[in-house]
Amino acid sequence: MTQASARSLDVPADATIPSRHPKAPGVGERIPPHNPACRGCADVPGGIHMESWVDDDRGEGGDPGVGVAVRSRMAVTDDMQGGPGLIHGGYLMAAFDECLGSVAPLVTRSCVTARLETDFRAPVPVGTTLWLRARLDGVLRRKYFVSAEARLDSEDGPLVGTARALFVQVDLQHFLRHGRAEDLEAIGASAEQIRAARG
Ligand SMILES: CCCCCCCCCCCCCCCC(=O)SCCNC(=O)CCNC(=O)[C@H](O)C(C)(C)COP(=O)(O)OP(=O)(O)OC[C@H]1O[C@@H](n2cnc3c(N)ncnc32)[C@H](O)[C@@H]1OP(=O)(O)O
Repeated sequence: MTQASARSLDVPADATIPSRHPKAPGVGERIPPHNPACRGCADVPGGIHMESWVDDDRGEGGDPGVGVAVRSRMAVTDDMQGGPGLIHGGYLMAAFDECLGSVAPLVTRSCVTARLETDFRAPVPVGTTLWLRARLDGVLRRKYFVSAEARLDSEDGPLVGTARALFVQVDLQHFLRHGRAEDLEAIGASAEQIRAARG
């Protein structure tokens, strides 16, 4: 296998699609913030205030509830402006990252974005609402392949962007080792845990 194909976002032929974890929220339920300080999903100043729900992705002829998908909504506010009256592309990518990043935790423990590819299909005016939908396309070892689309003002509104991403499953040590200590302690990690993770 070449290096290029090993790191491709194409779903490998031997990938599987597991069901949602039994303790994950059910279809239609709101997905809670994964961190109270997250600028993606928590209600904090400077965030994009994304709201997400578990969606039903039955696939073609699939069993109800077996698929894993997320629906998200984000208001496109003045402070997201790039071009005059238009969203900055980085905010659209942040929206995709947040929506796509909510998919794998419905199946497994924490995952982080390893690769994210975005196609900007049409300009997004400020003052509108973005509706996103992401689904799990396949899992291979620690790799979660996901894809998403973004539509304007309603779930079946004009398509303004599409994205594919790879999320890699990590354990708590990832955060304990790399996160700022005061933020880890704010969510309950002890100084001893943080020291131990850092050797
Ligand atoms: C008390 C504590 C509480 C904590 C509570 C946590 C709460 C839960 C928070 C969740 C938060 C989410 C928030 C939203 C999503 C973000 O925004 S996450 C932030 C942005 N992302 C990052 O910071 C990730 C930075 N990168 C890394 O840490 C590491 O590169 C990674 C991604 C973990 C991979 O490193 P690694 O674990 O050493 O894995 P590695 O063996 O290199 O790769 C594994 C596989 O993935 C493939 N791969 C790796 N990188 C790539 C790539 N870029 N392209 C293609 N393939 C790749 C490898 O080829 C390999 O494939 P196989 O050999 O299995 O075929």
